[in-house]
Amino acid sequence: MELAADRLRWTANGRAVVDGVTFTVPQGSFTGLIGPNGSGKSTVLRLLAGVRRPSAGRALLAGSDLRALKRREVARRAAFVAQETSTDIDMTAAQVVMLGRAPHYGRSATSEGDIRAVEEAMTTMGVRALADRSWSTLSGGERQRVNIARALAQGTPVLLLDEPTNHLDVSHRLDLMERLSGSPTTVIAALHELDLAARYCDHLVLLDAGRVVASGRPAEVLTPPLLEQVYRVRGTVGEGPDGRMDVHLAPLTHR
Ligand SMILES: Nc1ncnc2c1ncn2[C@@H]1O[C@H](COP(=O)(O)OP(=O)(O)OP(=O)(O)O)[C@@H](O)[C@H]1O
Repeated sequence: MELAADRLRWTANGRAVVDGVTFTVPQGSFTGLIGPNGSGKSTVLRLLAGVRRPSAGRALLAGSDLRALKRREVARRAAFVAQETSTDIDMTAAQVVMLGRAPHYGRSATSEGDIRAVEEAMTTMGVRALADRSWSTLSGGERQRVNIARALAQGTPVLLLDEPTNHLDVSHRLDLMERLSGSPTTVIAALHELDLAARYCDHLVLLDAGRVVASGRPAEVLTPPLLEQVYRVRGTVGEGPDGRMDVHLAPLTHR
């Protein structure tokens, strides 16, 4: 299922936080949303997830304006993992993952299918052993993996992830990125690690000050001039030993 931003604008206190943001996340692709702190990544994801309403422009899910869809219809098509989660939820990890099934079971009891989906998602994210643990006792990385399991259990054709590698150790980071890049699901993720974005994403959208400054294949977006212009860093881009794209970053040196 395709996802698209069409001239999205969102203002706060009279200031445009994102403005004129247009891009398409093709069906089945893994698109990385990159840009410095405060460039508008979370805001764009929230607009695309229907958590925020645009001041102008449209968020499109399979060509339909999100505003024309009911909440439940959106939740059956797209799952969203926000950047920050509350720590004081009085639930077990398994109950949190079961929340992902709510758009499917509605008011009726959970089915065998719901239980199976929860178990599968927890296995995928390596958190089955934490099923009965209280959410508030989980570590940051455990909580992040449980939260992603909740989104997977939702069983949607589209996933929107805000910094999904946050708190994850290096092996869980690589494992998650491998899974996302190999999955048929349409994925858009806000990412800070440009090396992971370069290696695993099919497309990148680079934001700066609420606007798209570049979009396309990683090699088209992660160019030394753009890295210097947007991030104020020196980037060296090449091919790694495994044939995938490699990015090395260093501070700008004064000449
Ligand atoms: N509700 C709000 N009211 C006022 N300003 C806001 C609001 N939400 C976001 N902003 C501002 O909009 C800008 C973009 O924020 P956003 O969280 O989308 O950026 P981001 O690219 O996700 O940043 P980060 O990499 O730090 O997570 C920031 O300057 C932020 O302070």
